[in-house]
Parts: sequence; C-alpha cells; structure tokens
Amino acid sequence: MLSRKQLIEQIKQKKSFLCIGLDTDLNKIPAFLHTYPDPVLEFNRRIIDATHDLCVAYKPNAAFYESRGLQGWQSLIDTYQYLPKECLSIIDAKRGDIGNTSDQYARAFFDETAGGMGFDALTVAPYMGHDSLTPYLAYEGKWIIILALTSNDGSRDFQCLKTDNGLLYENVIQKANSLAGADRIMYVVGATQGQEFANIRKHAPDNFLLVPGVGAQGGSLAEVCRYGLTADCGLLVNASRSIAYASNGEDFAEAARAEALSLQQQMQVELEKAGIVRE
Ligand SMILES: O=c1ccn([C@@H]2O[C@H](COP(=O)(O)O)[C@@H](O)[C@H]2O)c(=O)[nH]1
Repeated sequence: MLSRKQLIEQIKQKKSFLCIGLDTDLNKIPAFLHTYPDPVLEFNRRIIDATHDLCVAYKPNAAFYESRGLQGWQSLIDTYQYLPKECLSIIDAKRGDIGNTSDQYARAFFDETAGGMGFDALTVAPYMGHDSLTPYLAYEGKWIIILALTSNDGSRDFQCLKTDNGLLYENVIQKANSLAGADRIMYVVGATQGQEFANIRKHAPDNFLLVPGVGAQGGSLAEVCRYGLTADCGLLVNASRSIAYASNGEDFAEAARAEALSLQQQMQVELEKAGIVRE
C-alpha cells in the first residue's frame, strides 16, 4: 500500500515521477529468454532490477498477461510479487461494470488473500457511472485511476463531447471528485493532449495524473510538465515500449536502464525548475 504522502516522498527522493510499463509481449522479448521456465517473468525481473532506483511506479498492462491464459495470469501474479514495495504498483486493466461485478474485479486485483495480487492502484473506465466505481473505494488505501482524456485519436469521439455542463471528460472528473479525494483518485490523461492539461488542472487541481503516451506515442514530457505539474508534482508519466524494448539483444536491461535514466534526468530538471526538489 502506498499513500499519497509516501508517493510524494518517493518522487522527491528519486527525483523522478517515472512509471515504467510492463507490457511484456512474448513475441518481442529477446530470444535467449525463451529457455527460462517463465520468459515473461524473467524479462520483467531484469527490467525491474535495472530500473527500480529511477522510477516510482510500475504498470503491468493486464491485456499482455490475460492473452496468455493461465500461464499469463501466473506471470502477472509472480511479477506483482516481485515489484519493489517502495514503488506504486498499478494494474492497467481498465475495468468497469455494475457494482457486484466491480466487487469481483476489486477482489481480483486488490485483495492478496483472494488470488495473490494486491496492487496499489487499478485503472478503471468511468462509462458506467458512480456505482461502478465505489466498490473499488471500499478497499481502504487503494487507488483508482479513472480514464479522463486518453492518449489515442479516438479520445475525441466521446470524451470531448459537449454537454450542458461542459465537456464529457470534465463531467467525469467532477462526478469522480464527489466520490473520493485526491488521496484515492487519479486520472489518466494522455501525454499527447498537450495544452489540455491546463484545462484538466482547472477540474483536478490536486489529483495525481497518470500520463501515458511519451516515447512510442510521441507525447511531449516538457509540455506535460508545463501545464500539468503541481506543487506536489501531481504527475506519474508512463513509458512502456520505449523502455522495455529499447534493445532486443542480451543487453536489453542495460538499454532499458539508459532510456529510463534519460527520462529521469529530464524529470529531475523539471522538478528542480518547479522548486519541488533542490538542485
Ligand atoms: O490513454 C491511455 C491509457 C492507457 N494507455 C496504456 O499505457 C501504455 C502506453 O504504452 P507505450 O508503449 O508507452 O505507448 C499501454 O499499456 C497503454 O495501454 C495509453 O497508452 N493511453
């Protein structure tokens, strides 16, 4: 369990607000790892060993594990258990359903006694409204990370629709803020959304934002920081492919570290500029 206070302490200590995505694709990992009993777990372990001092969160995306059936689910459980406790553990599963079904999703990802996984945070889709979100909040100390303005082209299809009460994503934030505070709720906002971060901050001044879309999707870290940083940092910027697949040779972990280091160094500059950490 990682509280908001502990997360902020980690950010200041590591001078980083990097979240590393573990979107581990069996077809993309180096060939030599296929001799291990669980190549995905071996890959994840080496990425974690090489990067844990440079990041404050890890985010496995459930799809990459669920797509491999029972073996994939086991890789996810074992990866969860290997994650460093000082880092925020996020499961990116984008769940959302009626209350009693959400209860089951919450058990699956939050309740270690139920199946072996006790992630700190889960990404959720807000489309089904308040009663699809509250079951997760019943788990004291756990976070939900609600899709607000995503990084993909299709984000404009629904999230930016105009309503009598502003844009649809603004309504999502307003409603979710009435359910719990900034110590329990984060929002997903894509790094590709640039200046929209200024508008997001009007509606979610204190919440942490999980920001995917730097690296492979071309979002700008500088722009995200310019419009999204708060006095507490308030950002977790995720990179998955650009770190994990920086090399597909035997040096993949060193290459991942070099990519993570480059992002951490850019983050340090931004944190210093904003006066959140000292030079
Ligand atoms: O708006 C969103 C929400 C989630 N994602 C997820 O983040 C990572 C991004 O991976 P990269 O390789 O760094 O592009 C991936 O798991 C997505 O499913 C997102 O990209 N955008």
